[in-house]
Amino acid sequence: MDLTDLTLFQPFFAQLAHTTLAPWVEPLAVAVRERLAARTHGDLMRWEAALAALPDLPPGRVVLDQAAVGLQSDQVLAPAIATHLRATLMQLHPWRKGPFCFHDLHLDAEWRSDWKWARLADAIDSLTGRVVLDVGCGNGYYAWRMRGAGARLVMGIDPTQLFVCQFRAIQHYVQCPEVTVLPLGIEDLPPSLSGFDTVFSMGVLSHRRSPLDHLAELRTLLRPGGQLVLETLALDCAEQQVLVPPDRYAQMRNIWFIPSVAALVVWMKRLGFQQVSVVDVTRTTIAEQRATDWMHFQSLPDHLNPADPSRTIEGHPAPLRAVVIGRA
Ligand SMILES: Nc1ncnc2c1ncn2[C@@H]1O[C@H](C[S@+](CC[C@H]([NH3+])C(=O)[O-])CC(=O)[O-])[C@@H](O)[C@H]1O
Repeated sequence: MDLTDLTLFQPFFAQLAHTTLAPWVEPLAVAVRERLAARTHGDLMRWEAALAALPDLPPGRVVLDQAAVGLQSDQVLAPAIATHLRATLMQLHPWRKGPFCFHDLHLDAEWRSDWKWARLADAIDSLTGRVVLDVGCGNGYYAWRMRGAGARLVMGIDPTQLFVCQFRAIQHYVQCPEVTVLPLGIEDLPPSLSGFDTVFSMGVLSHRRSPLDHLAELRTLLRPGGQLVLETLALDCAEQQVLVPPDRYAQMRNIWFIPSVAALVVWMKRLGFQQVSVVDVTRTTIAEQRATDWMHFQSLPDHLNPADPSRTIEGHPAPLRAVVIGRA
């Protein structure tokens, strides 16, 4: 499988061509081509070799509406196939988002991403029949859940090519042309792109150096009346406050702005979102984010102060995440 081969994305583009977003099919294809021409990761060929080596599996039920996305059945995979599948998927380590399942092989990722989905799924506009954009979608775990919740089409974008390869591994077995992950950052999208029914930005805002511009960009991507689902690191305080960590935050180098929930609401209203509401505020626990067999690196338990887990090891408030929705 060659990620730079645009025919990989054609089945999705063919579906998009039947929507009001049809005028952007060609500009999106050009954006993917230009992004991949400009930079491919040094490990891309190794990841592509892993994708090419994925074993055939017995048929199963495609499951997109339960915690573990993938192929389900009562079958126990033959030991040789299970070993081969595990080793091949491990070539795409670290698996940060999940869980996924391949018959009886369970891929337990660093994050219990299903928990976040459960916190927001019933609070947002129904996705049935909607054309959805997921900005910074990672390996596409949520894109599958959005399709499982009835979305007509889901376009994820993420510039991290490993995550795009992880998506292709799942797509290899799920075979659903209505869902894709394009190897793009938000800055690579055609400037006039607009018309999505729902746009998700989850875990991205605090990585942006210009968070208000990020919110404004998200608004232009929506059709009038479309819904933004914003999930981000936040501070638990009633006043408008913003933490700009002087250095790392929970060991992450690229955290710029962590607003209070109150500040987030004001930012969204100032940028013209209507019916802004906070649907969830939850502290991230070490049960939700932790190292597993599929993610061997350090994780949240290593990034909290052992003497006071309400603080990061740098002394900041420990991670708390808010989900805020609003309409364009
Ligand atoms: N310029 C960019 N444009 C778009 N995406 C970007 C950019 N730069 C980095 N990313 C991507 O943004 C994602 C942030 S993670 C959230 C994943 C998922 N949404 C989740 O909610 O679990 C953070 C977290 O785990 O909280 C990564 O996949 C990056 O590659």
